[in-house]
Amino acid sequence: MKWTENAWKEIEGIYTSVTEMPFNQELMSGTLSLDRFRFYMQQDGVYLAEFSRALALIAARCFNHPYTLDFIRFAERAVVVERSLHEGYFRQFNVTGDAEASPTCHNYTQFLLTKASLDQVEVAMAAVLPCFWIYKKVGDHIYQYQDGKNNPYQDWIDTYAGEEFGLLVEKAIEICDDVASRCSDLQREQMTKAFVMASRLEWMFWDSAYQLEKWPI
Ligand SMILES: Cc1ncc(C[n+]2csc(CCO)c2C)c(N)n1
Repeated sequence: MKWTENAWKEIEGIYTSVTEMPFNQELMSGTLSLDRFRFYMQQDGVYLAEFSRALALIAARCFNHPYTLDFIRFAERAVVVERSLHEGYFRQFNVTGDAEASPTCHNYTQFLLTKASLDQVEVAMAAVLPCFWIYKKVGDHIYQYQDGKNNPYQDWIDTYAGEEFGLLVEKAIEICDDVASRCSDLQREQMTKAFVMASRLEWMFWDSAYQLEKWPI
């Protein structure tokens, strides 16, 4: 069995819970409050700045030149394409930049940067995979079940349900399977652990936006 098939089984419950959480249900129906979406967008801006650095670090640490180029493309997309989605919404909903990271956003980005800089590169690749894969699945899920009428969040949905993003996700999955096939059982276990932790943090990221999470002190 491929590593990614096994890894997905481990997070099946988390993924189902992600699709059922109020943030995504309301995003799908278009009823999500602007406050919550604004909070999400602002935190996602902070997230993307750090996430692209993690991807660039992985690119630099790859042993294989095609993979270096793939991760450079992923990092570029995180900055350029996602930024344009953000900028559109920032203008439309009067979101201002320069937010301070929320506790969950801080937790997630620091986890990814630590994995990308200190762990074996294969483990770092597994840690960033949920960001691609869960977003694709959630995008497709919402696209399939929404009624598609006047949803203010349609651009967000179309970005992640789109074909271009799908190809990127397939590539990220393929790379993880290839590197995992040359790892020891112990290394594969570490990859799975990182994949599961990042998936929990994805869940928490949406939840923290719904709760408009604040630092307790
Ligand atoms: C918390 C959070 N997780 C994942 C994504 C989705 N995403 C952001 S950059 C990128 C890869 C681009 O190469 C993907 C899939 C997001 N926006 N916010």
